[in-house]
Amino acid sequence: MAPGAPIDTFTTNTAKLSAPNSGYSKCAYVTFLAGNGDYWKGAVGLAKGLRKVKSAHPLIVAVLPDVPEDHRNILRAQGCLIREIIPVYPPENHIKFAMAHFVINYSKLRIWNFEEYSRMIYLDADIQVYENIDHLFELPKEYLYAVMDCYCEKVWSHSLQYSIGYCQQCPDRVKWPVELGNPPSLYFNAGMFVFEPSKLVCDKLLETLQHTPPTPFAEQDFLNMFFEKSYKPIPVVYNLVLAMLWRHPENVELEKVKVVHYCAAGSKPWRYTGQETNMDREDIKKLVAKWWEIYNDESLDFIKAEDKVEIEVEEEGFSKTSIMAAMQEPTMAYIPTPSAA
Ligand SMILES: O=c1ccn([C@@H]2O[C@H](COP(=O)(O)OP(=O)(O)O[C@H]3O[C@H](CO)[C@H](O)[C@H](O)[C@H]3O)[C@@H](O)[C@H]2O)c(=O)[nH]1
Ligand SMILES: O[C@H]1[C@H](O)[C@@H](O)[C@H](O)[C@@H](O)[C@H]1O
Repeated sequence: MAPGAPIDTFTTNTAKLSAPNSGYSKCAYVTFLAGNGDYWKGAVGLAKGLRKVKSAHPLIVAVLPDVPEDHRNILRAQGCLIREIIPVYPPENHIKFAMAHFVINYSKLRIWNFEEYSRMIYLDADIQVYENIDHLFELPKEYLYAVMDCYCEKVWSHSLQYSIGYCQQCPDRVKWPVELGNPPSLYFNAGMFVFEPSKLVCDKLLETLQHTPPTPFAEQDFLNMFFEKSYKPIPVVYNLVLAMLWRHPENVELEKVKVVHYCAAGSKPWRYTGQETNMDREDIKKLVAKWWEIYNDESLDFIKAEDKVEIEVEEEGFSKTSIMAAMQEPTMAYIPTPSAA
């Protein structure tokens, strides 16, 4: 099968995806929050978005110790369940190596410990859910499900894929050169994935990390290596990485998209200025406005305005998390992406 081709039953046909599979007694969404910056706004938006689409499951926020109490309270007031996690410090060579702002994301690995849930859907705080995706909890067991990434943006310039113009989203445009052997394994964006918590797997992840070569996309590269054999792609509608809009418009039907990932540079709605590359596009402006509509909709608040005790939040903007600040700055250039990338 061509590397970019959809895998077996996973089509954009929701009816197929929602075929009851059972066995998952307790499901939840989970996001990750670090530092005293402004990502809490994304988590608030996400909590309200999930409420708008009437999800039947709670949103757990896995927070690092450096998330201030006032941010936690805002999230509690939005109905989120706060779970503090211990930071994951990767080996020192990773800290020097991964893109600096991604190092903190290794801590995400701790969500595999949340064994009180039989199945979870992880969503980055810069993701918004525009249609109910609860049916993903029913996907067949024992796989990790996520959406395939795109290699066309400059952040991928360290990779062989980028340098030859190959992308798994359109594997026929520039074919993988035969002399390089098999094309790379399918690679997912780790901003959204469906998984089964297991302490055993968590321990294995943390242990494996200790002897895994460092890579630029931190835990995303690592998870791709770890789950290489059990990864199943799901349609792009479940995690639209915005660059898909200008890199692979033929693969996107925007009106069908259920989950938008505001990960392109300059696209975080709460920081959006429209000035960065590609950010003045009409589709982007609409998606940013759509996010704000939910964020500002008081009817979606868990605790309604009249019952609210005023919570003061100091505007600190985007700041390095204090945990990251304690880590060493990267000192060397990127190495090639892992074999799975
Ligand atoms: O200071 C921070 C940085 C990150 N985050 C959390 O970590 C998530 C991921 O960070 P980014 O949004 O900066 O990452 P991107 O979406 O740009 O990058 C992608 O690559 C990353 C590699 O580390 C992760 O895999 C991430 O999930 C994936 O979407 C955020 O959404 C947020 O939930 C914070 O809370 N505070
Ligand atoms: O996997 C990466 C990562 O998520 C980056 O943050 C994003 O900007 C890229 O588009 C994506 O390919």
